[in-house]
Amino acid sequence: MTSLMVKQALIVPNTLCQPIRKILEDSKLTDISCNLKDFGVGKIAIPLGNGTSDKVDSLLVKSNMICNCNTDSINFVTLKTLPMSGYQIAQVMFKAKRPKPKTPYEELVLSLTDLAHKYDICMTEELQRDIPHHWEKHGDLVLLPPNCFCNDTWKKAGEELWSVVCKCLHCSRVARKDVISADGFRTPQVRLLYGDTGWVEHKDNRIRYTYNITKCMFSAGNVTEKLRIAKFDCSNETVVDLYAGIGYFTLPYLVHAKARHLHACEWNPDAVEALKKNLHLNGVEDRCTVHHGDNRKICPKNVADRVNLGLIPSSEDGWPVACAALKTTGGILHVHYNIESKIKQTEVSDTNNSFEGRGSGCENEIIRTNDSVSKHIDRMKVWTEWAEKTCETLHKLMCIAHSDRKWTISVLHIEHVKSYAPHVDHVVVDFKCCPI
Ligand SMILES: C[S@+](CC[C@H](N)C(=O)[O-])C[C@H]1O[C@@H](n2cnc3c(N)ncnc32)[C@H](O)[C@@H]1O
Repeated sequence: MTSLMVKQALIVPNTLCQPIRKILEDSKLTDISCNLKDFGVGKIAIPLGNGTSDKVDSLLVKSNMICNCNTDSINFVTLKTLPMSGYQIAQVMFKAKRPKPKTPYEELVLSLTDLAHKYDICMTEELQRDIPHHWEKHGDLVLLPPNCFCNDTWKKAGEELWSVVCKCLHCSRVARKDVISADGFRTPQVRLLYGDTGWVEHKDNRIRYTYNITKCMFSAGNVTEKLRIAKFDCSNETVVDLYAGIGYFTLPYLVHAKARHLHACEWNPDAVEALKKNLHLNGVEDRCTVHHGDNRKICPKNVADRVNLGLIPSSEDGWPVACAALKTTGGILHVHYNIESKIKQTEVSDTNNSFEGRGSGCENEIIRTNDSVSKHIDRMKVWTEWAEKTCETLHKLMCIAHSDRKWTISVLHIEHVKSYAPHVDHVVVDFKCCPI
């Protein structure tokens, strides 16, 4: 809301306004909370600080700014004429300057307060709480958190609400998040509030990803794992991605790790649509076969040197499928899992949490290679125990899937991706499956 206030002002001809204002401002004699007022007849009012008129008078004389203008035709209350310089001091109604917002949130609050004023909406505390403090930017689309702009009062402003939001947040589309649904597709439940399409594009480590934000999720938290994959050399390998989604891991395997061929399994039709677009956008579709359906039914067998199982909280349903997908010469399984540890997460940091392991059969010895790991030993012990136990399970599954051979399963590496929740870590364990 713009407030009005009555102030003492110096009346000057507009040809001299800028030099006089500069002289007064340099000596801190103006009131900077108000804008200048233009009377539209060649005269401008410069707001003055309280009790400054004597200083203004002597400063103007010192600066050779003597008045020779006439202000008779202007309708304001003249208080006095300055005795030495001859300028008039008058009482003028000024618009207070809008405070300069320091953050995008402040900008949003100020602009919405103006909007509320325009539509006769009372900006109550409740309404202020409905304004989001944070949001995600996806190109020209802003994704708001849940529970904002839910108050029906905003409806009075109609579509103008969203144009104000777009102007403040420098975007042209607005969507709002809800919780990720527990359905197998991990549907994000995002609602488009303003704009005509939910398709967005991300660039990540020189890979382009496009997807419909209202239908698929983008796992920004998996970035460490995507970077790790990008460093693999898979140029002589066939890879299976059991939970391909829009291609979070499929694309780094193809673009950076240069997989010779990749089989991507995905059952969500919206994710498959985005995956196909992404393969095309990155020019790798000729090295990828997309298998649309439940991986337990459609995943090819006996083809892979490496299988990626990127599903959390657990990819356990896919372990028998992954074992069957490996060639009879064996290979590597990258198993994602949310491991719960009973120790307090606040006592540990999340950096450099990867370490190498070695094992034979199901008796694995884990060797720590990173000094910082010693600080996190309790949590890592839990991950190691889980990995060792899983070796036994995978051993059984490999013996079922490839019954003509005997197998050893060992832990090659444990990678901490992120803390998922208090006491829960998303880790990736690399298991090597070798025929004896
Ligand atoms: C890629 S997202 C997970 C990405 C990331 N690892 C995360 O957890 O945030 C998992 C994908 O697997 C798909 N999916 C889950 N179970 C599946 C199954 N049995 N067969 C095929 N796709 C499946 C989901 O539709 C989803 O797109």
